[in-house]
Amino acid sequence: MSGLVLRGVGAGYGPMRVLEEIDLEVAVGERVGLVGLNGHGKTTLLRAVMGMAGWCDGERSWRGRSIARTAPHELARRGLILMPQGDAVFPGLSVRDNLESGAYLPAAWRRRAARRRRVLDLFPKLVPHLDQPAGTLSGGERRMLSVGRGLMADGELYLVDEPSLGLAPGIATGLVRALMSLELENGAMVIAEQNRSLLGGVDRIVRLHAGRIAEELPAAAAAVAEGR
Ligand SMILES: Nc1ncnc2c1ncn2[C@@H]1O[C@H](COP(=O)(O)OP(=O)(O)OP(=O)(O)O)[C@@H](O)[C@H]1O
Repeated sequence: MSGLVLRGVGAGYGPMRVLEEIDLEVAVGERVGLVGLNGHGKTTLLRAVMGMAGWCDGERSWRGRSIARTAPHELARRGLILMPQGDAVFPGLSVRDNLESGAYLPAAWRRRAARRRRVLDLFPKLVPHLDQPAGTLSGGERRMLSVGRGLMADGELYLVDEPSLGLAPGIATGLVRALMSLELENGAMVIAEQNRSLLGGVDRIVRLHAGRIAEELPAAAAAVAEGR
């Protein structure tokens, strides 16, 4: 089944064009790694899928329905989840409440206990901290919480932006491994990551260069091409 389809997508901010003529398909069930140097447009591409770049044009669809003119909050309702760079957590709320805030749609809210168990299976380090304010967590734990909060939504398409950024290598590896082990069911995942060696679990790697897709590589390229 067709999943995410981008055809001739361009995007930018004000007068600046960042992405040009992006053609990309991500099938249902597929996990795609998005690599490229700083500033070459990875974040902008994830935002463009959600209609959250400054502007974007071209055709975008998810599971056969156009999403080009759909508001970001409506896309979130349809299960398109953007997990932004950094730590999207509420520091004054407990870890438990942060997780629950991710289950903001009625269906996810009804199943929040089961969803929380699933997230805590992926990130068991959060369990002892459930009643603690998120602001007291370490950097690695905050990132786990931020990603875990994204997973509390009833997601189908997960757009994950540089989950390893700023984390110690061992922690980053564990976090990305958890994302790779997530059951996608009817969904898909695009994971932007500068550190290609972390992307061993993806199905395919797409490299962005200067706002264009420079090459598509099999996942095996992850292990050998670090730092390119
Ligand atoms: N909100 C914004 N307003 C104006 N320019 C922006 C904005 N966000 C990004 N840019 C610019 O767009 C270009 C692409 O940035 P983008 O964040 O998409 O790259 P990236 O590959 O994700 O890099 P990084 O890993 O640093 O986030 C850069 O030149 C950046 O300065």
